[in-house]
Amino acid sequence: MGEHSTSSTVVTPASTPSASSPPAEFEESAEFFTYHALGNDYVVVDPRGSDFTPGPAAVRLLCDRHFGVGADGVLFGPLGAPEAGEPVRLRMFNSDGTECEKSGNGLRMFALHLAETYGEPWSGDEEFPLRTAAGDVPVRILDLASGTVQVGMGRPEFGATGESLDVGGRRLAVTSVHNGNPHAVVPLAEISAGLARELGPLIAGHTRFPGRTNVQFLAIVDRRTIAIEVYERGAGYTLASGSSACAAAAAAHALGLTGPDVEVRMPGGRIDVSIAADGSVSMTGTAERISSGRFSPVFRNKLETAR
Ligand SMILES: N[C@@H](CCC[C@H](N)C(=O)O)C(=O)O
Repeated sequence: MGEHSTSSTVVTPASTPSASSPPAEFEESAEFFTYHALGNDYVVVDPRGSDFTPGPAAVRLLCDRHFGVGADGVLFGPLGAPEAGEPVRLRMFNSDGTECEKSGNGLRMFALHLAETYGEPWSGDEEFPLRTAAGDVPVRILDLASGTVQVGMGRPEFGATGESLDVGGRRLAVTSVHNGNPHAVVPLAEISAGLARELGPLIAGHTRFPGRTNVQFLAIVDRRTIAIEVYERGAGYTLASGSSACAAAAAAHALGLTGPDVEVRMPGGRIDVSIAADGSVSMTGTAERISSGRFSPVFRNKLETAR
């Protein structure tokens, strides 16, 4: 799986994903779906079940854990014209309403959404592309029953390696990685959720990163295993992040701390990351549908008028 590439095995459906495959009755009337990938949760707003287009304020309301559905972000799709042979497009949003280029967990959840909602060809075991703001990303459902999906995350670009930053009274060595979205990887002897919550926002919003950044606190377990705690740009502390797992694995490998195949442990679960000889990264992990439903008329009106 190469960067922003599609391969000869890519499936692009000749017709609109059909509701004749496996959708259950309740799914046919669903306006939204909720998914999680290792505890990183998203609301899928599917325009084929709803004419609602989420703007930033509506995304914030949807993601609100007290006044909305509650999530780390929103996935909006399928968009585009798959019936005309184009890859399915999706837009991805953080819980603060900002749109992000790419979410690794989001891609696994969305691939599963296509397979579970529309069936073939999405539910088969062939690779297909998803079009994101960061380019086309190849995905493959390895096992539908367990929700196991492989994603080609491309060849990351490295910025400064081990750059010294003074943050929260500590001097940290930060390695910048871009794999569609920006990451700052901080290797440490010990990591914790508390540390990520405390230092994460200071690094994410540091003047060194004018466009803000996702932050990974990285501990090396052994040459085949790393652990990370994640503070996401636009979403805060999360239990897992796919693009973060890939960025941290790429940084650990580039720093000579691990081999090319690593298990990335996060509080929400594990992702397996492989780095090919040409530097391109692929990840494998699970995702799961939690629910599908309809907005109440009152809430729907709030979403439509959210400013
Ligand atoms: N949870 C995601 C990352 C989502 C995007 C990120 N917060 C950003 O703004 O770049 C993942 O699994 O990759």
